[in-house]
Parts: sequence; structure tokens; C-alpha cells
Amino acid sequence: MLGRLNHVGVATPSIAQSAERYRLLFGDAAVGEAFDLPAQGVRVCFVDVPNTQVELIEPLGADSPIHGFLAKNPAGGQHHLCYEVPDIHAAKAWFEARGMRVLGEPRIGAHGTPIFFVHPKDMGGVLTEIMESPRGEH
Ligand SMILES: CC[C@@H](C(=O)O)C(=O)SCCNC(=O)CCNC(=O)[C@H](O)C(C)(C)COP(=O)(O)OP(=O)(O)OC[C@H]1O[C@@H](n2cnc3c(N)ncnc32)[C@H](O)[C@@H]1OP(=O)(O)O
Ligand SMILES: [Co+2]
Repeated sequence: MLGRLNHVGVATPSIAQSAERYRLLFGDAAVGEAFDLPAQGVRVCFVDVPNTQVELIEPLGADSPIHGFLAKNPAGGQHHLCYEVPDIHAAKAWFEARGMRVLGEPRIGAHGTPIFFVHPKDMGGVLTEIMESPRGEH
């Protein structure tokens, strides 16, 4: 059912500082432009690597879903893994049928396709994002 690893989410208190770190550490890092996603409560910046992406996320205000994570981890850190699936509604039904807590209804994510999250306590401590493939495949 699971397809490719689409991205690794990394929470940070400052995308500007994290982006600069990636540029300094990896001289040829393809660091994109940051943009706001108010519907998700985060500011986002993608770093492209050959087989996946690092998704830097910074909270947009105290209501952000990553506010609590950064309160516990003020310097930031690895926040979630995102896998692609061919059909978001079939994937949601799959997890729910197995007793996993799906966090809300599918909504449009940073790649323009529907996403949902599965609670980390049901996934061995890993917050898991499920994303409908932008290529209509997995
Ligand atoms: C850029 C847009 C989009 C994309 O297209 O890619 C994104 O990626 S948006 C990313 C941000 N959005 C989300 O994370 C939405 C889903 N998240 C949530 O609903 C909540 O963050 C949460 C997972 C339910 C956690 O809620 P919160 O209130 O912050 O924390 P708690 O303290 O209640 O946490 C309970 C429990 O879970 C542990 N936890 C929390 N976050 C994580 C995490 N990222 N990874 C692993 N574990 C996590 C937390 O430590 C608590 O455990 P205990 O202390 O043992 O109770
Ligand atoms: Co993500």
C-alpha cells in the first residue's frame, strides 16, 4: 500500500537559519524558497536531495500543530515521515480499519495533493504523513 518516501519533515524555530545551515553544510544543496501554508499552520521550505526531500517547517503562530513539538524540542528536530499512496481515501480507510488514529480529514498539503497524518503513538513513535502521489501513481 505504501509508496515512495516523499519527504522527511524537520521542525525548526527558524527556516532562515536552517536553510542557511543546509547551504553551508552541503555546498550544492538545492534549497527552495520558503512559503506560508496558513491552512496547515506552518511556513515551509524544501531541500531537494536525489531520492527525496527534506521539508523544513516553522510554526505560523501559537496555534500551529508544531508549536507543542518545538516547546519540547526548542532547537527543532525530525518531526515526521511522509509516504506516497495512490488513493488517499483508500489509505485512510486502511489505517482506520487497523485501529490507527487518523488525525482529521484529508486536506491539501504543500505539494498540492491531499494528505493526512497518523498519530505517532500508533506508529512506533513516528508521526506519519500520508500523501496522495502527485504523479497519480505510487
Ligand atoms: C507543510 C504542510 C504539510 C505537508 O504537506 O507536508 C505538513 O507536513 S504540516 C506538518 C505539521 N502538521 C502536523 O503535524 C499535523 C498533525 N499533527 C498533530 O495533529 C499534532 O502535532 C499531534 C501529532 C497530535 C501532536 O499533538 P501535540 O498537541 O503537539 O502534542 P502532544 O504533546 O499532545 O503529543 C502527544 C504525544 O505524542 C508525542 N509527539 C508529538 N509530536 C510528535 C512527533 N512529531 N513525533 C513523535 N512523537 C510526537 C508527544 O511527545 C506526546 O508523547 P508523550 O510525551 O509520551 O505523551
Ligand atoms: Co510534511
